Amino acid sequence: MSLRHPTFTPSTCLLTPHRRCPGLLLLLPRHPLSLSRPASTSLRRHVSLFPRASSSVNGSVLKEELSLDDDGEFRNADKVGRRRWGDSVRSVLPGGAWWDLPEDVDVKLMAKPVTLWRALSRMWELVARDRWVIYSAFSALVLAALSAITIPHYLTSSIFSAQSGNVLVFRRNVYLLVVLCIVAGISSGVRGCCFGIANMILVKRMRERLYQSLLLQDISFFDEETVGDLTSRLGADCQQVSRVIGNDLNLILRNALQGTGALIYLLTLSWPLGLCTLSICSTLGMIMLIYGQYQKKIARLIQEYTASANEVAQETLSLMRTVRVYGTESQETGRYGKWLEKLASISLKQSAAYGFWNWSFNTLYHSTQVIAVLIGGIYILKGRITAERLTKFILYSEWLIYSTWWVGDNLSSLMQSVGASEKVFQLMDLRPSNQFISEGLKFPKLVGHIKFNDVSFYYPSRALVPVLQHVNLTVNPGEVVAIVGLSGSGKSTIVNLLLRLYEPTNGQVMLDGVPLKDWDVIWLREKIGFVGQEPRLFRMDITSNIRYGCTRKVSLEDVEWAAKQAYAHDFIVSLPDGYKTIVDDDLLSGGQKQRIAIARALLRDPTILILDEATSALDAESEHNIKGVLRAVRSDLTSKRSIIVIAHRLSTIQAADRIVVMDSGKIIEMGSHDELLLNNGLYAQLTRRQADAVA
Ligand SMILES: Nc1ncnc2c1ncn2[C@@H]1O[C@H](COP(=O)(O)OP(=O)(O)OP(=O)(O)O)[C@@H](O)[C@H]1O
Repeated sequence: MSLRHPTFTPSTCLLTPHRRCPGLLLLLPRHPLSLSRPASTSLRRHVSLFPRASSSVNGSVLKEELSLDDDGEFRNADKVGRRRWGDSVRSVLPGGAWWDLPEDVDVKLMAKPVTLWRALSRMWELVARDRWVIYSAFSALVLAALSAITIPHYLTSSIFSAQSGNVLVFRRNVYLLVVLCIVAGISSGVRGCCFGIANMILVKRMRERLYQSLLLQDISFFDEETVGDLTSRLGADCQQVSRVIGNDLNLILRNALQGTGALIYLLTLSWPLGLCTLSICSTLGMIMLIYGQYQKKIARLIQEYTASANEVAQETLSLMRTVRVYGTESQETGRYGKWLEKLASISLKQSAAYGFWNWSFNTLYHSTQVIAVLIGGIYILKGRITAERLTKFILYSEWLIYSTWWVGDNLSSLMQSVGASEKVFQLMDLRPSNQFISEGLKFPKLVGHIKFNDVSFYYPSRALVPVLQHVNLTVNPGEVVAIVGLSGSGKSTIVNLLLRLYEPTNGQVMLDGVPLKDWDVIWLREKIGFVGQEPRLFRMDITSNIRYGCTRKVSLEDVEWAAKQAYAHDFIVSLPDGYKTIVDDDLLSGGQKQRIAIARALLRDPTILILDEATSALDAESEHNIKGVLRAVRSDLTSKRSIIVIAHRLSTIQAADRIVVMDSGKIIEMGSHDELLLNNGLYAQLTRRQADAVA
């Protein structure tokens, strides 16, 4: 929108806050009808971006500004303009509206704030096992700080002893100076190294604990959290927190020690001068506390915005084919850019706050020098202090103020890290799923008798939508039961409950007469072979993919046997490296991935086999695979398996012992293929529809 557009007149325009930058006012057209009013040439002078005063939000200023006299000129334009500038200057001063941070950010799950002390004690828990590193680091820190703080004293003394011609004292001072420099150098090195190690330990443990905690959450947790957000916690946030020990604490403690040493020395040199410096440092300290709190809030926002940006990037990159086909690259760039803009705006405030902090420091730093020279000079003139003492004083007051600055600077960084740690600790503290806490039953053998007893269910993320309603179903050992029905009727949900990925809301799922939740879940899942609708492969070789999750000892021959049963052997041996070929989700066709997944399921020698057939274009191939597998499994007389097949191609499951027909979360028909055809219900309808489609 050009601001010089001829239709923008006082009567046709309205000043309104800029959408992304509330500190600015934009001139926008009023009601469309008003565009027909005569244009005022005088307005063009006023058409500009005005910084918005916080007091003008309620519109009072707007009304005043837009009241026109008979000639169409603004009556109060100058006055209002001045007030605007005054208000905008006030808004950017410390405490002004510009510094306000968004409270109603549209980011999920903002963590509860943790105190500095709490964050530090949580970090200590993580590194306590290797406390020797921390102790060594702190010992080296104390030694380095003490030796460094003593150096200016001997430096000054050496110069003044040389000036007074006292060779013995000069020699002793120089000798001590050399020793102190060596000690300070070595202990600084040891300190840096030990803090670095402690840092590494902290990040490693934090990532381990966080990862472990995430992996042990209920599946419903992953329905609500996004991968991009969680990986951001593991990556960027843990890295930010890692600065705490190696950088922030290290520098804060070193400078606090050196500052305290310098202050004591200053007070012994001249207490009035020492108190002056101390008051300046206290002012700096107060500013530092406010600045630190502000930085902590900013860090939390940056962390949330970064996670949200990651979420968008992760989603877009993983759906790149869809994005390319639908040509939504610029739309996706915009979606990502929205978060980058928020990040930029918050970083701008962060940098401005840093600027203010630096400005305060420099002003106060130079004030100490001026005060020291002024008062010290008067003292020298009065003969109450020597030039050597004043020189030492100036050197140590510099130390003190610099140390205060370093403490403040690192305290703000520490606060940022604490801000970043909140969500990390919150996720780390999540209780593992009950399935992993409780000890369940393990029998030497599972028979495979499955019973759904009046089971109703809704997904926790959609608590108001019933997905299964009063489902009663039995699968006998060695029986093949097929589940069919329209898309969304709840077929896969039945399997999800059998795998104990979710717990039924009502009713019970029983296995061999024992409620599913009483079994040891890991042991139970070992007995189930599952092939999902869209099998995913890990980036590893084919053998490892087939062996994935198999706890029994299997040889390469077993892997080949499973691959042959799953009709995968022929295509595997035709690959350049055969079973050693590295594959991942993108390197094989859908049907090939499905066959590898079937081999993976069969290799476990499962008592219960679940095949969830894909609904996509794989159908013809998928049908062929599943029919073949069913034939092979049934003719395998050595083991008796209960099999549940979810099929969309009804021809796949004609040979099943029983077919269960589902509609809107309920079982509406059950029987053999012929019985159901005679019944002339939904199954017969679906079969006819598919036959027509093929014809
Ligand atoms: N994780 C989930 N969170 C919330 N709702 C879900 C979830 N998974 C599935 N649903 C909903 O539950 C209902 C049943 O889904 P389900 O996957 O069991 O159907 P289906 O019969 O297997 O469908 P299809 O044949 O298309 O695979 C659907 O309305 C679906 O939107």
